[in-house]
Amino acid sequence: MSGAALRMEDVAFSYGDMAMSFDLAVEPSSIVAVMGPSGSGKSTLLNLVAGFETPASGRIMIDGADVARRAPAERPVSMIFQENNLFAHLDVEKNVGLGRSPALRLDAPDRAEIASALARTGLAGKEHRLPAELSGGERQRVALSRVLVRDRPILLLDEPFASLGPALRREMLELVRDLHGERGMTILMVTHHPDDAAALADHVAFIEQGRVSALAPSSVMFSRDAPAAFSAYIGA
Ligand SMILES: Nc1ncnc2c1ncn2[C@@H]1O[C@H](COP(=O)(O)OP(=O)(O)OP(=O)(O)O)[C@@H](O)[C@H]1O
Repeated sequence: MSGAALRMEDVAFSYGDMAMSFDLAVEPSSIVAVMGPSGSGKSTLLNLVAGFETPASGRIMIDGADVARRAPAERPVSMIFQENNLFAHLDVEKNVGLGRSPALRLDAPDRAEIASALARTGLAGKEHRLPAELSGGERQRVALSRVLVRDRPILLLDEPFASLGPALRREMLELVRDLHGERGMTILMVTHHPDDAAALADHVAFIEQGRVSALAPSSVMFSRDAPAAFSAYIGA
């Protein structure tokens, strides 16, 4: 895996009278924190990239190809949500295996890949547990293991650690940072925590009222030179 470039060009989408239009350019292998007020469109932006929503117009370019009208499975993208990433009736190994084969037809190399992903995320020995038999942090480790075996160049994280306590959240962010160091995938991460963004992201995209109102290096966004609206939003 390595990172892909992502460009959203005039990507229009509405929910009722909430009209959104996104423009965004992300360098390959960078980590972008997607921040902004509740209801500003952060999850919608990620859903458009993943293909869970289809824009009315505009282009979503991934490594130069427009994917805006492709089905989610045909996009070079993985996404992790705050919860419900796993199938409750499938054990850990099968939940991860879905990243390899949606029909769970797994050959020996697939099984070796799954075992190695589970070892990497600290889940060795828990292969046959059901999601209900895991902690919240372990369930997100399963989701990260599936990302590893899926091996897509763009990873979308929609507040995946928001319901975990502070220490565990930090530990999970460190795991993401390490996996990024090993694989180099391009990451867009929605977060409400400035500390998480400053620790992990090289850029911050600030979303306001259905638009990317600012995109700048974290070093700028968390300095006196940040746009005033962003500083006000984070309370700086
Ligand atoms: N399925 C839906 N049907 C109708 N409106 C929706 C739907 N999902 C979101 N919206 C509306 O679209 C706008 C953007 O929502 P979105 O979830 O993208 O915001 P967000 O920035 O991720 O918010 P939060 O930080 O609260 O998760 C909001 O006004 C929301 O009410």
